[in-house]
Amino acid sequence: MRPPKSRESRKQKRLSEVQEIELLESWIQNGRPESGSNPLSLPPPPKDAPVGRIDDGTFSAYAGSQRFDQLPVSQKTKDGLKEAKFTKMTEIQRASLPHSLCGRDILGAAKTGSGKTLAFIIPVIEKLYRARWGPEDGVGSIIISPTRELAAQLFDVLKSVGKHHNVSAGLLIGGRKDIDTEKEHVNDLNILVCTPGRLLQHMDETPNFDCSQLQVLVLDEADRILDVGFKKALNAIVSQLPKHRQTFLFSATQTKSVQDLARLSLKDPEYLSVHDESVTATPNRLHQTAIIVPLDQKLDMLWSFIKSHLNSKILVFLSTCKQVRFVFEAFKKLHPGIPLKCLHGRMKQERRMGIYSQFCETRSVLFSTDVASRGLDFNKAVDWVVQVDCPEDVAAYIHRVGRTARYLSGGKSVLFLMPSEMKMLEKLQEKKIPIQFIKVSCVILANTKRLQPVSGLLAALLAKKDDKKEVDLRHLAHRAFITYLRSIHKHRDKEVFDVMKLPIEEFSASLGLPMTPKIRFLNQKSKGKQVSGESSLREENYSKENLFELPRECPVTGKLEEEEEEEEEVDKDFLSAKETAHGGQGKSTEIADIELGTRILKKKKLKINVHRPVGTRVVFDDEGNTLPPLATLADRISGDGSVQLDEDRVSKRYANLREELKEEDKEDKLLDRQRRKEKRMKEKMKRRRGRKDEDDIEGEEDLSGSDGDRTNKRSKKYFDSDSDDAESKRDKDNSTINANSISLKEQEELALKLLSSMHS
Ligand SMILES: Nc1ncnc2c1ncn2[C@@H]1O[C@H](COP(=O)(O)OP(=O)(O)OP(=O)(O)O)[C@@H](O)[C@H]1O
Repeated sequence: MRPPKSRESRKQKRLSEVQEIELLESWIQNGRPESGSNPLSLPPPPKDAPVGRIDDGTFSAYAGSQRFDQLPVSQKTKDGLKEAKFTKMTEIQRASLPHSLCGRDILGAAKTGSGKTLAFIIPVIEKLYRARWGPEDGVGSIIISPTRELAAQLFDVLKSVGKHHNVSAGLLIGGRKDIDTEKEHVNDLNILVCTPGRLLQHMDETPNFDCSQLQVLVLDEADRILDVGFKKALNAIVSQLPKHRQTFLFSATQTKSVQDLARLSLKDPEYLSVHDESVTATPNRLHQTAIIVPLDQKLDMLWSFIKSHLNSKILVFLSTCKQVRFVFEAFKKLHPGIPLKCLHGRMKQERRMGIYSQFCETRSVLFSTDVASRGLDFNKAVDWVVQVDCPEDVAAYIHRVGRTARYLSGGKSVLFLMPSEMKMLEKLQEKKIPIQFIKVSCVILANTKRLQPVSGLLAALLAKKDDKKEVDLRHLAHRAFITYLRSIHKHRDKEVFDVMKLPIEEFSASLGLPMTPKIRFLNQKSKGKQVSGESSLREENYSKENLFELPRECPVTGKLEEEEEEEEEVDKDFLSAKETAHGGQGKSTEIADIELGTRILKKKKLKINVHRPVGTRVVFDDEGNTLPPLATLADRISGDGSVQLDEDRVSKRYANLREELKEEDKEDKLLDRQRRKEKRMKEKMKRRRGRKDEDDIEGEEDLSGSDGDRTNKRSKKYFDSDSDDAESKRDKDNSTINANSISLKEQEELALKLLSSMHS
């Protein structure tokens, strides 16, 4: 917005703005649609009917209108929309805008690519405009997106539609280096477009960050943000926002959970699901197919597909970032004849944005994790969405295929299903997804008409001597192999995802690996089950000692393998949430080790806590195995597991621990007394001042909060943070120590019990 030239013109502008706002307010109040009604069912106004205030002093109806210029929105917004070539509204816009403009909360659901973004961007801009919000008023609106790329895209739409307005807006997403600069400016921004993590970071770290005047909160991809993966962050965010605000939730797969809505304090939201009656849950112009592809033929099929669609723009979904990297690097070396790109959450943000923009502009193949599955609107239409790995559920499928066939354009998708995943096809069909099951045909392999095996070429690539400067393909293949199997293993939906049904050796060979990598994972339940195919999975008994082996370092990255695995988990922006929700990674999962040679220790398990009480150190025996803490009390542990205790050592240890506890107890009491004293003092001061100062109250809350933390930390001190098992055992251990009166014999029995349980 250009600054006005003179004081007079500024005044003039202000006056006309005030008049416009008054008119808009009256128009909106006058034509409010009935709460609970769907404006789509209203007849459209006659073509040449007057818009706005009519001569007789009434206003034109805006519920039911079909064009943006028939809505009670400011001229600046209308200009922005016109310049961006938005004239006719889509169904979700027609249904929701009349409600949202008059201040109601919205739960909006519509198919992918149907224009939900404008359905919330317009009322956000208008609300602040009508409130005459200016830079000095602080944060007036927050738009939250689950991914950085989507946030950036929403920000672009906001900039283009709101370009004539005088509000300030900022994009706050992770992975950017300029957080300090951001902190300096964030308090001057009126509209924040952000990811949950970055917003929370500002809430926690930016001095005077203030959202107390927030007018509108928007959750795009709401079901995803309300998912368990973002639960903590979102709760923390919402707790810092005023309850009196307008809230919009939009998604193609909307939540209807009352709990979710309660979390956000929605007030009688308008539920506008415009495609509920539609025969299909996906865009009508989307042609969807599924084919059976055994695991070991997926890359052959993908390669053949790419080779026969060299003039298309193709988006390929794989489960993990290591797969994405491997397939991208390997195929790149094989020069398919079309530019290849990859996108995943482990990439640096700048590169991620670069790749995203490049893919918008050029015909190419983009290999991606689910980080690109939601909301992204790749500028020039994507021709094909290829799901090499099965989506985790129906919603994930809908969002993935929704990257093509957007707005009025058409698109095609193909889903590779392994024979063991056929149940997914039923699930999709049950949810109104018109997916056609086909045999590999000319539809998929248009020109070549036959599969071009690629595993031989990959094997040759992997066999090449490592060049230090080049990517270590063998290592990538190895990681791709393991992370894929683990992702299958972690799925709760065993009807579809069953790792025990996979041809492991063939899969390994298909990646070009000379030998089946040795992995460790899996579920005790699977013990004794036959893995289909000539699997080399050798199940070993779960033994505690395995957990204490040193991690192996990756020759390429120099990172511990387990470190890389942990990073991999971080990468899965999308999967992790649901996995956790389904108990995939939870403590309850019965994870044992199938161990195939490379025995890797979870890095966490090796962390040495220097504050650990005496006697709880991890002790290594002569062979480098570690012993559980109580074993240090034993004289000897014989091969059959029977233990002989050194009585002196046992009683000395318990005496020490008793002493320590007493000391800690004294400290606790002292601190508690001190805290109460401080509290009393504060209350006294407050009474004296004769008023309750809010800051004081906060201070007290802080005080008690930090006290709670202190207690937590203190109690943690007793536990071995390395493992939950160890934690609960040590917990028992401590409770035993507290019982001062037990005899040496009892102590001995207890110690023996603990030892044998640790070794079993
Ligand atoms: N009224 C309109 N007129 C013309 N084009 C529009 C209109 N509304 C939206 N579009 C275009 O339609 C495309 C999809 O819009 P948008 O990204 O908002 O879809 P969406 O419903 O949010 O999809 P998703 O569920 O995948 O997030 C965009 O390219 C956008 O510019």
